[in-house]
Amino acid sequence: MTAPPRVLTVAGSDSGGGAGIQADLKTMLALGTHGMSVVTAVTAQNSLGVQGFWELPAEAVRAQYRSVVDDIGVQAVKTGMLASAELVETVADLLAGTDAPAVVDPVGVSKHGDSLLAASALDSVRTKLLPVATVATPNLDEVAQLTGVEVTSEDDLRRAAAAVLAYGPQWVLIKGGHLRGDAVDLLTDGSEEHVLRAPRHDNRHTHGTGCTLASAIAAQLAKGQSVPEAVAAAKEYVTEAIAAGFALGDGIGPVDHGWRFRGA
Ligand SMILES: Nc1ncnc2c1ncn2[C@@H]1O[C@H](COP(=O)(O)OP(=O)(O)OP(=O)(O)O)[C@@H](O)[C@H]1O
Ligand SMILES: Cc1ncc(CO)c(N)n1
Repeated sequence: MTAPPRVLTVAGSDSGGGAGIQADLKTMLALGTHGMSVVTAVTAQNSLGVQGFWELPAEAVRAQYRSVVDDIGVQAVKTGMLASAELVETVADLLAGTDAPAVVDPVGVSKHGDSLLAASALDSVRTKLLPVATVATPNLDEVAQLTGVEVTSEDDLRRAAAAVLAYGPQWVLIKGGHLRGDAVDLLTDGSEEHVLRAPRHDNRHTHGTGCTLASAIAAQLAKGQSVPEAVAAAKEYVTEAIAAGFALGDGIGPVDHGWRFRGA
């Protein structure tokens, strides 16, 4: 039996199973890859919000990463919640020494508005993490936090992309999920531009959309696709996962990572 492509997520645990490490591993399985994880923080989280989180020591993050990369090897890496400046810098150093594409989701705030990144870490994201990204995938709040550019309509997406690219990622995917109308994202490397448009699903159960999209991109890159191909396939996957999102608990339920496995 040949081994499937190997993908690593470096992210926080979501006890509720909809976002973070849990979303990443489910997505990686659904897209036919072998998912592996480096846990950076543990959140107590559910459909109502984030009740608390505890960050792991940098040494524990480094040790998990080395265990995976030095023996098993990775064909793509995805990063999510990194919590602090120290972890952002630790992970940026590890990525710089790894010969695999890196999808950086610069997670700042959860869907409920709970902060998952210290304000003191923003500068490290700008100057250390973004420069080693193959693709950075900020949402509109993260774009505003990192660059000061406020996106209020589709017309602003290009300006936002240029501001993020100035920090050095090869590609940026600006996620317009928080706008009204179609769910429109803009992918660019500064010369090519791809607009990804999907119908907006009127479903409040959207917990984990960003994590799912970024890990789907990483899975597709591990399978050998180009960045534009990987992003297009990932957008299709997340759009269907959102359409199939379901209620759990009393708040915002998760997207359905397993939509492809459900019977008709
Ligand atoms: N209601 C929706 N219908 C269809 N697509 C959506 C909807 N909401 C978001 N998307 C798409 O989902 C993807 C993730 O975008 P979003 O802006 O929600 O990420 P995020 O805010 O980082 O998510 P998270 O809540 O996990 O932090 C994008 O491709 C976006 O266009
Ligand atoms: C652990 C974790 N990572 C990322 C997100 C995205 O909002 C979340 N809610 N929780």
